[in-house]
Amino acid sequence: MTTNARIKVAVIGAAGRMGSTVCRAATAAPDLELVGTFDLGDDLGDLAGADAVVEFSVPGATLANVRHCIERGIHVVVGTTGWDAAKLAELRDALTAHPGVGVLIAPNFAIGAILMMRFAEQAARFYESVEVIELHHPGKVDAPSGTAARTASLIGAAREAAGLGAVPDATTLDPEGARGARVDGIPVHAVRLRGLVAHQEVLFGTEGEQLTIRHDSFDRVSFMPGVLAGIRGVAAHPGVTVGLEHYLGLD
Ligand SMILES: NC(=O)c1ccc[n+]([C@@H]2O[C@H](COP(=O)([O-])OP(=O)(O)OC[C@H]3O[C@@H](n4cnc5c(N)ncnc54)[C@H](O)[C@@H]3O)[C@@H](O)[C@H]2O)c1
Ligand SMILES: O=C(O)C1=N[C@H](C(=O)O)CCC1
Repeated sequence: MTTNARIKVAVIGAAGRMGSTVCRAATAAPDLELVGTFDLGDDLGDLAGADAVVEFSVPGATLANVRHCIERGIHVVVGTTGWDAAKLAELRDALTAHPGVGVLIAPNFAIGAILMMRFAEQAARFYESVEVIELHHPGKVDAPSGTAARTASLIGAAREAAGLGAVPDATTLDPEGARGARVDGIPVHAVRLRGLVAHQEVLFGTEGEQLTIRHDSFDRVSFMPGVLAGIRGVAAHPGVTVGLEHYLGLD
């Protein structure tokens, strides 16, 4: 009988809320071996012989950390937010010298959040009005959330493809910004509240009806099946993949 070798995993941001949860999940998974843990100030070196690295740090550090991995031919599963078009372009550029390396950028690893984004994209063309409300713990440093930005961008693209114009909004006086941010033309509102983990509502409205799509992560364990699926799948997906849905047959 042959036994498959375990996937060697290292975690960057290992002391954080997500990184520490990933370390516990990787240690408990029979097909994974946690070989290295790194946090702010640590020398990443050759990342302890890892086959794949999981990266949950801060938006300002993630690109440099990912580059460090791919320059050593190591696949990377990235949960850190803040990946705009310019950063993704830099990443794709860095990967041209390492075409066999896989990098997964996942704005949200929770299966329900991935489905919420997909359902919102599908609903978008049927509704004149839409707003995204994301709600998170007050320790979160970035707003809007990566999930909200991605949701708004998917909705914006679906509306454009359907020939819908701007969302209706008569506001002309809003000195304090009470109408929220706009991401690809979609209003996005961020709430920070003690006791929350990660939550989002997408509100759709048209004449005489409303559709609300809501997802709640009550615990960071909700992200772990997706992170483990990312670790198991990343070597088979060379190049940059944005969104875990592409590993789950939801293309
Ligand atoms: N994709 C998802 O499903 C998902 C889920 C939760 C959180 N997130 C994102 O993951 C990121 C981390 O969230 P968190 O709640 O764990 O934050 P956190 O603040 O608890 O943890 C971040 C960790 O990164 C460390 N760090 C900072 N700079 C670093 C550097 N240069 N190199 C290595 N480590 C460094 C910090 O010391 C800290 O331990 C955020 O961007 C958050 O939005 C994504
Ligand atoms: O807790 C966080 O921070 C989260 N960040 C991601 C985001 O910005 O969308 C995913 C949800 C949790």
